[in-house]
Amino acid sequence: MNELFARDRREIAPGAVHLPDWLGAEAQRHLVESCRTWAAPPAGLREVLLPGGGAMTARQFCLGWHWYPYGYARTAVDGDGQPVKPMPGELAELGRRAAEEALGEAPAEPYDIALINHYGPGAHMGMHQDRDERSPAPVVSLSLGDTCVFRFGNTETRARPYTDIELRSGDLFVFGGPARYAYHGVPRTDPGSAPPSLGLSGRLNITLRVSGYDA
Ligand SMILES: O=C(O)CCC(=O)C(=O)O
Ligand SMILES: [Fe+2]
Repeated sequence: MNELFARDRREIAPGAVHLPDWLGAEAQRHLVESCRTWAAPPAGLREVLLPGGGAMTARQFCLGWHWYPYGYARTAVDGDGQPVKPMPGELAELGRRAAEEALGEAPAEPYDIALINHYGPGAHMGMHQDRDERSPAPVVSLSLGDTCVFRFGNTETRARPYTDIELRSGDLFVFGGPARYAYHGVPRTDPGSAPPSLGLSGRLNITLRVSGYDA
């Protein structure tokens, strides 16, 4: 890669690790292709309406369990009402391997949720905690396409202290342990910065989670 400085593995906070370039070009292309299939109806890509009346600027779909503000269901209760597609075995395995490589240990329960967000130009995500899962297993985050600024904060407030890092296509970020319930968000993306060979416009983020719910 044409880099002046190598991007090294970095612990952002205890339990929160950034592994740059974790997915190779071929693995990224394969995931983008798969996402195109998974994003189709039923229970496909949708606009997420928030209880306050607004809408999320990133569009989203889910696999395994359907997330809505604020809980999980087996059907797209805030979409077309159809059953959510099953969690693909390859994503469950990717989550397990990511947690193991980032934190040295994979959770006992399988990764059974994938939440996939697409960020077009101007899309962002406000500071929030991922806390609708019953399991405290680490959250695994994979980035594809446009580069973004990812803001990783603290467990107490949406405000400082936080650390801004750049997540690029292929990067892995895992947060578990003492960082599992830290506030985080995406203040901005850099439209047009995706690797041209990926054939993706915008940014895709895949988070893999353990529900802790009975099948
Ligand atoms: O897009 C990202 O990098 C973060 C997504 C996120 O925080 C979420 O889906 O809960
Ligand atoms: Fe999140």
